[in-house]
Amino acid sequence: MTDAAIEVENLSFGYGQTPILESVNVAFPSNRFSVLLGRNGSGKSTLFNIMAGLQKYKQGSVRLMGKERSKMSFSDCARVLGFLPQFHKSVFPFKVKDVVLTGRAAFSAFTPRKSDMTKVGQAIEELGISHLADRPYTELSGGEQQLVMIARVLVQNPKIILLDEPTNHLDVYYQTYVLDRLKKLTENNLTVIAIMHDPNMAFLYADHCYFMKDRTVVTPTEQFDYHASTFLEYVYDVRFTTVMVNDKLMVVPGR
Ligand SMILES: Nc1ncnc2c1ncn2[C@@H]1O[C@H](COP(=O)(O)OP(=O)(O)OP(=O)(O)O)[C@@H](O)[C@H]1O
Repeated sequence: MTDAAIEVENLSFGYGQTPILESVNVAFPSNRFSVLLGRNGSGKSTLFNIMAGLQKYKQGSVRLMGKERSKMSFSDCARVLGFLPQFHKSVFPFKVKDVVLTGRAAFSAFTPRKSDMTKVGQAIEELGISHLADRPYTELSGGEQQLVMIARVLVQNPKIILLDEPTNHLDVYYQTYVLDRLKKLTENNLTVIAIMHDPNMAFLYADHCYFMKDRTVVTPTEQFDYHASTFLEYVYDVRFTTVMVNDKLMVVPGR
């Protein structure tokens, strides 16, 4: 029995003739908070879209909780995995609780049941946004909207959630708030995998960090961990200085 929630093996993928992923091998551990980092355009969203079933793959294998993803039906996939894509703006002024309820759509067709409403209540409470339940979604701040969309993923009751840049556009308060909540979710048998851009925030909150470079996922060698400036310089093509802050190693980019 595997302890990886998602296992990717020898995955290669391209848009048309342009290769984007080449021989990607990575295993995201169950019930942990993992973060995927890397430069813009390095293929992070593409890998997430493939893992979430939005993009078909022909070469390699992607297993969700041990099952080959390409052989899973849409509803099987939705039972296992919830996905928050990078762009998810709604223009309709639906109430927050109704927006969250749409996350149950894969399970209850058109008529929501009482159990669906209970799930909605639990998810918005878990994310600390019960007070927003009757507000129109379009009137919320970016940070509040982000929490609503995470609640919408949670009501699917997935075992794994993929979040493409969940802290994008958030101020430091909401970044730490969202990351705290995501980390707590892993205590309830949930695997959380997020794309992030800030290495320091990732180091502070993630159990595991993975990096995309040269069309594949790279992890540091045993000689130096991922905080090491040489490894980050290789990933980002920028010089880094490492500093200790309250016993935590942080990195400062610079020329
Ligand atoms: N639908 C598409 N068709 C063609 N090329 C695409 C498509 N989507 C992405 N690409 C290209 O694939 C490469 C990887 O894009 P991707 O969005 O996966 O990178 P990323 O690491 O998530 O980037 P960012 O950090 O900027 O969000 C980029 O060069 C991008 O232009």
